Parts: sequence; structure tokens; C-alpha cells
Amino acid sequence: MVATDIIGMTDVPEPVASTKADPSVFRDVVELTKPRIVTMILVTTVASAWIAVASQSLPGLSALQWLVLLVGTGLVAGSAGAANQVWERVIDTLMPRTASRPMASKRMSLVTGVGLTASGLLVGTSMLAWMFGGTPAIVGLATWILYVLVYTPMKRRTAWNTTVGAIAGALPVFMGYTAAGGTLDQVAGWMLFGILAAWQYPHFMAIAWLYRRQYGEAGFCMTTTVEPTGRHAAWQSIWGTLAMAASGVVLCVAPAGQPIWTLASAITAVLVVATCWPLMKAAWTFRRDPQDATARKMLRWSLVVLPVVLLVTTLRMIGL
Ligand code: HEM
Ligand SMILES: CC(C)=CCC/C(C)=C/CC/C(C)=C/COP(=O)(O)OP(=O)(O)O
Repeated sequence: MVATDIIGMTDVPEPVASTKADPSVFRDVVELTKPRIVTMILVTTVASAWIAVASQSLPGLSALQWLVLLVGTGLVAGSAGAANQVWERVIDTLMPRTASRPMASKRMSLVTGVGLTASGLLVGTSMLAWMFGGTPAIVGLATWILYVLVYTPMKRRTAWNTTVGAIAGALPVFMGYTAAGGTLDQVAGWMLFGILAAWQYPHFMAIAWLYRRQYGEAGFCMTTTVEPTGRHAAWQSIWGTLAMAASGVVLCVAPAGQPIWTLASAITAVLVVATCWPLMKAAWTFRRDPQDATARKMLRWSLVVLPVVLLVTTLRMIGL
């Protein structure tokens, strides 16, 4: 049996909570890490490192440094995804969306899940500390703690969990930014953080709407379960998209705090707004007509808009 996935692009197997669902151990290990989220986090890490180098006139990273940054960050982020699945192995059985995960379906043992989580965290953090010193490693560890130990239990208590999740999802920009030599007091780094944190509202409000029944039945506290008309979710998406565009514009125009009025800053600022526009339109349409179709459109646009905004801002910084 097949079903359409959340963004309506491909057919995916209907989730089944059975030990026979997926015999591939390798596939389970990958699935445990939430690979699509990790991939997007790595995209943000690369953009952040590049923007730090270009905006602060730093020497670029060597090939080995890029490799260690990507593998180290990927391991820490994958470990966070794994820890979340270990923690939620029982509640994940209550939602068709998550019931076929390796831990929830019991295809993977608790010992293996915990072992993979611990080794990913240890190896990833050590690699970052060895190559780049303490800051990126400490930011990674703090992100891991916030996501696993604060956000994960909060999901069943208050819809404010999304704000904590958005902070955790945005902090990895500082791993790339500081690994490349940037510091935590620079405007460019904080604008990148702003882009990421704000983007997660349209991204997640769409998901929270599409899965509102599953979240509600499993006992999760999301904006769409505590306010089921979708109005709050829509407004959070609209404000999130606006804040994302504003952070992107500031990054293009005033990467060091002081506005620099050049053709490049004006063109890229306009491009940032133009890129965010379809997401804003989708959020507005969702506000007027909160339905699965309008939410799915918003989710799809969120996944397109983030990499494009990062590309535009990176090109601006490297002076193209
Ligand atoms: C409040 C923060 C966030 C929440 C609650 C959240 C939640 C989710 C959930 C539940 C899914 C899975 C949807 C499904 O099962 O089909 C998902 C998909 C995804 N998320 Fe997020 N997310 C957040 C932040 C992030 C961040 C920071 C990134 C990366 C920068 C990210 C990237 C993705 C990607 C690439 C997908 C894959 C979409 C697909 O299924 O094809 N998310 N998110
Ligand atoms: C470097 C490092 C430690 C990075 C970690 C950052 C990270 C994993 C951010 C993810 C953001 C997030 C809240 C995802 C949803 O989890 P969820 O639990 O709501 O999703 P689920 O319901 O599908 O399990």
C-alpha cells in the first residue's frame, strides 16, 4: 500500500508498526538521524561559514576543515535526531507519521539507539573541538541539550515548544559561523540566526496543521491542537516570514551593523524580499483558507525559500 508524503511529491510506503517493515539495518541507522533535517542543517552550516569568511574578511577554510565541519556537525545533529527518537519511542507509536520509525517499531533495540546517539555526540563534538576549538563544539552541545532535554519533553506540555525548537534549529548557524572564525557578537551571525529561527514558523505551522489530528490524538501540544481554527498558526507563519525577510534584508544591507548602500546590497535585498514573497503569499492564503491544500503549499514553499535566501545572502557576502 502507498500513500502520498506530506509535501505531496512522492509515494511513500504506508507506515506499519511491524518488525518486518524494513529489514535494512543501514536504512534504519540513517532514518534514526532524521536525514532530511540534517541535510538542511548542513546547508545552513555551509552558508553560515561562507558568510562569516566573506563578511569578516577571514581566510577561507581548507578542504579538510570543510570536511570536519560537515561530518562533525552532521554527527551532532544526527545524534540529536536519534536521541529524540529514543526518547519518543513510545509516543511515536501513537502517530501513523512516526510509528514505523526504527525505535518506535522496535526494529532497533534501545541499546543500539542509545549507543548510536552517544557515539555520534561524542565523535561529532570531539571533531569540532579538535579542528576549531571550543566554541563550535560548545554551541553544538548546547543545541543538542536544548533540543533533546528541553524541546522534546516540552512538546507534550505547551505550544511554546515551537519557539524552543526554533532556537535549537537556528543555533547550528553559529557552529558554521564560529568554525570559520566569526564571533558570537557579530551582526551577520545574528541575522543568519534570525533568518533560520523565523523561517521555522511557516515551516512548522504548515506541518502542525497537516498533522493536527495525529498530534492531538497522541497528546502533543501544538498551536493547531490548542487553537484548531488555524488562525494562530497562520499569523505565526505570516510574522515568521516577515521576520525572515527582514533579517535577510539587514544581512544584505548592513552585515556589520552600519548600512552600506551599494548596487549589490540593494539588488540582493530586493531578491531576498522577492524570494520570500511566494511564502508570504502562501501564508496569507492559508490565513484566508486554512486547509490541507493551502498548508501543503506553504510547507513546499518553505523548503524552497530557505536555501534560496541563504544562496542570495551568501552571494551578496562573497561580493558577486
Ligand atoms: C520548530 C522547529 C521545527 C519543527 C517542529 C520541525 C518539524 C518537522 C517535522 C515534524 C517534519 C516531518 C514532516 C513529516 O513527517 O513528513 C519536518 C520535515 C522537515 N524539516 Fe523541519 N522542523 C523544524 C525545524 C527544522 C529545521 C531547523 C530544519 C533545517 C534547517 C528543518 C528541515 C526540515 C526538512 C528538510 C524536512 C523534510 C520535509 C520532507 O518531509 O520532505 N526543519 N520538520
Ligand atoms: C547540531 C545540532 C545539535 C542540531 C540539532 C538541531 C535540530 C535537530 C533541530 C531540529 C529542529 C526541530 C525542532 C525538529 C523537529 O523535531 P520534532 O521532535 O518535532 O519532530 P518529530 O515529531 O518528527 O520527531
